[in-house]
Amino acid sequence: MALIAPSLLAADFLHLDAALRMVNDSQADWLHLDVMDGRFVPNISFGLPVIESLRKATSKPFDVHLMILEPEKYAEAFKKAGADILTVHIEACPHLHRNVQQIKSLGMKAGVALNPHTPIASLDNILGDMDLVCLMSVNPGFGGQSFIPGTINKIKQLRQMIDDRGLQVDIEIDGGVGEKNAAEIVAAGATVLVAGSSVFNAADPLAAVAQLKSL
Ligand SMILES: O=C(CO)[C@@H](O)[C@H](O)COP(=O)(O)O
Repeated sequence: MALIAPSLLAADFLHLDAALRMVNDSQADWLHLDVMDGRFVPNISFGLPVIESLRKATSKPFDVHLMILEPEKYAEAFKKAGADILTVHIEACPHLHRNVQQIKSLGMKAGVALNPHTPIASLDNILGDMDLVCLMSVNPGFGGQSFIPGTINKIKQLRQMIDDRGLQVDIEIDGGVGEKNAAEIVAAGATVLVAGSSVFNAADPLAAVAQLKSL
């Protein structure tokens, strides 16, 4: 059974309190929070003050996905704002090992995200140091995009690499995930499903989370 992390990016920002109530009432395991800087990705979302406020309204673990350059400048601030898992992009981190160590030394779980074009082999020398790999199944920056089918093969490759080394690293899939493809994604080896539009745009978001959870 995979962990389910609704992505707040797809919520109605005028009613974040209602979105948080839904997440609290649901079977969601984590809340996924997408932070964008308009530099690493061509969009700007929300940042530290919003996350700090959200922290007061839920005890669900915060899975913070930094789509930003120079994430090391902000890691401590995200810890203070309430992040439990902090994920940085491999493409934004020339000193990735240092980034991962920093996140762990601050008491958070460390995640590394890969854009769709980035090969699994790029994790070869660092896989054992991280808690989570986030495979982007869309090009990052926007919600509501279609799942890139080639991601399934990447999940299988990563699952093999993790199992061959006897590691406990979560495989999180982010982008275009919903009831139509979730079973295939989990069967390929994913352990965490990020779901934005398929949850928040559903007629019944609680049922949408429950369905993903039931896989
Ligand atoms: O990181 C991102 C987008 O950059 C994702 O977390 C999306 O927010 C997922 O949204 P859906 O594709 O599920 O609508």
